[in-house]
Amino acid sequence: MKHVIVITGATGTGKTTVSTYLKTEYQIPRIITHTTRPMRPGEKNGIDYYFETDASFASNHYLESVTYAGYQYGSSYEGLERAFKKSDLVSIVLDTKGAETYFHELKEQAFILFLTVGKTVMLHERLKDRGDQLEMIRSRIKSKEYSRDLTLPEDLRGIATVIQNDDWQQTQERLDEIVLGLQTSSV
Ligand SMILES: Nc1ncnc2c1ncn2[C@@H]1O[C@H](COP(=O)(O)OP(=O)(O)OP(=O)(O)O)[C@@H](O)[C@H]1O
Ligand SMILES: Nc1nc2c(ncn2[C@@H]2O[C@H](COP(=O)(O)O)[C@@H](O)[C@H]2O)c(=O)[nH]1
Repeated sequence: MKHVIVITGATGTGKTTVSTYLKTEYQIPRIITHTTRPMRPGEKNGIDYYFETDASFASNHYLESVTYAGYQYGSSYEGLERAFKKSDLVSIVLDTKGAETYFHELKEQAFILFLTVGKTVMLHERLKDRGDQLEMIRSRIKSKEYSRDLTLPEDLRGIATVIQNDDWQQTQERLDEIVLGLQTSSV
């Protein structure tokens, strides 16, 4: 069976880092989503996101879309199909609202991975170290989406696999176990 590893959790918990590890280590492609937020230094259109204007964002057809900290984000069926053409195991990085939608739409095809950290103060530090602008960090940390995504939504409890991503070495070991399990279950 084809599976999507849905990587979710609060900003800075390491979702993109996990998705990059899955791609580099296991050739698991990431579904590229769409956003209206400005590019961060080093980001590339079509690689990190499809960067959209409000008008171009509205012209796409989405499986799900959300507003996160004032910007729009959305993922399409076409993106999912494109990734499934490359591999039976793919990943996507979503906020918790998107993760809930994926779980309800894709059912057992969605493997939900919820990332946390031991101390939320670490998130601010990580965003600063990533090079995010201070103003952007402040408005993000004040957003209701930030507070919401710190906690696993009720309907994903007992469903999601939770990783506390404090120690990258330990996280890698958990990811290796998870990928092995998914690869074994799909043969
Ligand atoms: N275990 C870890 N220990 C220390 N730093 C980490 C760890 N995991 C990720 N990071 C770093 O934290 C920063 C944020 O990680 P990342 O961009 O993957 O988070 P994210 O959850 O995708 O954030 P956002 O939702 O804002 O896009 C990056 O600079 C990354 O290198
Ligand atoms: N529900 C969706 N959430 C998405 C999508 N693409 C990204 N995201 C999530 O948005 C926030 C902010 O992302 P950032 O890159 O600006 O830091 C984060 O939680 C992402 O996981 C999407 O298509 N749908």
